[in-house]
Amino acid sequence: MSIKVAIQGVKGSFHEEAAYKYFGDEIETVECESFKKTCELLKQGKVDYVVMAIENSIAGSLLPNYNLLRDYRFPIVGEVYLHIKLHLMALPGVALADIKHVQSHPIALQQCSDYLEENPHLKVTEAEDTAASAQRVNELQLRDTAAIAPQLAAKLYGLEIIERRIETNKKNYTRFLILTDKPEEKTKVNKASISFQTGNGVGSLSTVLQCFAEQRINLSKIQSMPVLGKRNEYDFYVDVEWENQADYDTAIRRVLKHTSNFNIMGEYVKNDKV
Ligand SMILES: O=C(O)C(=O)C[C@]1(C(=O)O)C=C[C@@H](O)C=C1
Repeated sequence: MSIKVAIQGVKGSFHEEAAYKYFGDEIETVECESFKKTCELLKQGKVDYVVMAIENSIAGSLLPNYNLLRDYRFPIVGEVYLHIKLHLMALPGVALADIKHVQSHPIALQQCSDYLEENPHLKVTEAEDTAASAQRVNELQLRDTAAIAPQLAAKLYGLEIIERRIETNKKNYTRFLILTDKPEEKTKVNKASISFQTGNGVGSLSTVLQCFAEQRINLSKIQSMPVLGKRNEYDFYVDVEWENQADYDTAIRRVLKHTSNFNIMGEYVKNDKV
């Protein structure tokens, strides 16, 4: 039986591409209309893993997903990066001059802002995800509408690419997390995602970060989210990387003394190849 992986969006979306990149082609992807739905399916045991976008190099962090990580507390067992390449696609035989409307995911539209500004006659509509817009163009046989989506979506929904690589910044990357509720023991981990709170006092966060620096632990990301109902209090989410496991263990022991609600959300193998 193949591994089931919940993705936000429909087949052909970047989430599906990320799932294939991490697990290989032999998996079964399960389409979900929201990130919350992906977590619900994992909670109900209907899937084995969730693939969840957490940050894009242009649009920044997907903040609501930090709340899902906090609420569901599924261990993070891996990560995968994708180079986001966006194409304008339409039904076969449709020419650029025939197109009056463009649909895509809001983040993808934002990533193509220069192209859309250069083509002000194109009326823009937001869709649930990139691939869903390609699917709609096909299902409704829209001859005046193009989708902005990945190549995989063009193939799946029988569309032709009219303009390639229309994203404004070609260095466009999204990081995805891999979540499961049945983590396996990994022997050679070198990265962790951690959350904690500190008091609202002089130097309280810097004391924590100093514990990592002193042990030569590299901080690759830090994100704060307000603690619900508590003014000026924050949950801090940090990603750290290390070469020597003992350095990491020492740093964690020290950090524990200066934090509350400390949680190791996951320890995994760094995988930042694109
Ligand atoms: O629309 C898709 O294809 C998605 O997988 C969603 C999503 C996102 O959530 O940011 C994923 C990567 C890209 O940055 C744009 C959109």
